[in-house]
Amino acid sequence: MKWKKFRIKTKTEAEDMIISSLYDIGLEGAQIEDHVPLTTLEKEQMFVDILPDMQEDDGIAYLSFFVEETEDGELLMNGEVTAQEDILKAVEEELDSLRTFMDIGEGSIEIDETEDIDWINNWKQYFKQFYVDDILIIPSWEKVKKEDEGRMIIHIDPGTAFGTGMHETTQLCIRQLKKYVTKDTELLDVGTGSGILSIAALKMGAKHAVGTDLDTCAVPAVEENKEANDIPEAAFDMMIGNIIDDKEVQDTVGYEKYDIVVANILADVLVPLTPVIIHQMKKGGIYITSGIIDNKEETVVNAVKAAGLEVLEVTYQGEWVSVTARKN
Ligand SMILES: C[S@@+](CC[C@H](N)C(=O)[O-])C[C@H]1O[C@@H](n2cnc3c(N)ncnc32)[C@H](O)[C@@H]1O
Repeated sequence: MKWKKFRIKTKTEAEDMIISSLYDIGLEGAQIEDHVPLTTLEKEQMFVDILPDMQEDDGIAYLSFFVEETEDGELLMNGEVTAQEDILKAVEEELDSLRTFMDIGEGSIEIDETEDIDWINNWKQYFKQFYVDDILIIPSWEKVKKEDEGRMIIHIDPGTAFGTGMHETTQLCIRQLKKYVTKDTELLDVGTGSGILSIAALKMGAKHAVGTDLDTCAVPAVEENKEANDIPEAAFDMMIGNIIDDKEVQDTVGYEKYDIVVANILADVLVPLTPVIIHQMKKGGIYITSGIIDNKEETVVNAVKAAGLEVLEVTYQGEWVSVTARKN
């Protein structure tokens, strides 16, 4: 498969926001370049994992994003043939709206070479079965070994959505869910991706889950993973939209309804999400967040406290943080 590569010249501190904005318009898998060297594994996991914050350097950063190219040299964006100038215009519009509230540096876009790689499926060779404590997480194309039969097993194919379970932040959330899920749990999973956290909670005994995501790729991924895990159709509902500022999504998700809200999203999203999501939670409800790189711990803890929640626990894995709080 061929991919046209584009490079954006920006600043280190704007990387996460640009990646997230590119994601919003369907340009997934953006990569940070010219940075502290990454391991091959880290590079390959970029497609499915959160980009780790890198050490500070000269402040200049380069981001690459890829657009699929057909045999006839046409570009496909969100599955539709799109002129190169329209892709550039869409990206420039995103960069302009970021410019209104942050310094993104030069923000110039250059068109690079076409690469012939199976970018979409490349990561699969690095996704192998593994355990989160006693839970087995296994790609849906791998077989369960005899000795694992009987334990909790989560079958996952994230497709082009996020969430193999390999990322530290997902594992932090799974461990917190294990502490708080009961048979009566009504769960809201903001940024559900592959649906892994809802599926884990349902397997732990939760009554019902609602997942939301901005990324439409989450819909087929959730459907497939529900089926692979024998989750009854009605036990896990999914909706696309931004709960932060879309009243219709908030109304559909419902108010004062959830025993647990889990959100494994970058700190920059958790900050505006938190004061909104408290209205979806029942009194006594638990808020489990992750996606927080260690230097953003205080930012999220402060946002959680400012929203009136009581911080119960902060847990860590590698350079990632999870904050768990309660609505009293
Ligand atoms: C780090 S992934 C987490 C996926 C999965 N829950 C997991 O733990 O592995 C974050 C997800 O949040 C979604 N996302 C980002 N901002 C969002 C928002 N405002 N509302 C809903 N989903 C959002 C992204 O599309 C992505 O699927």
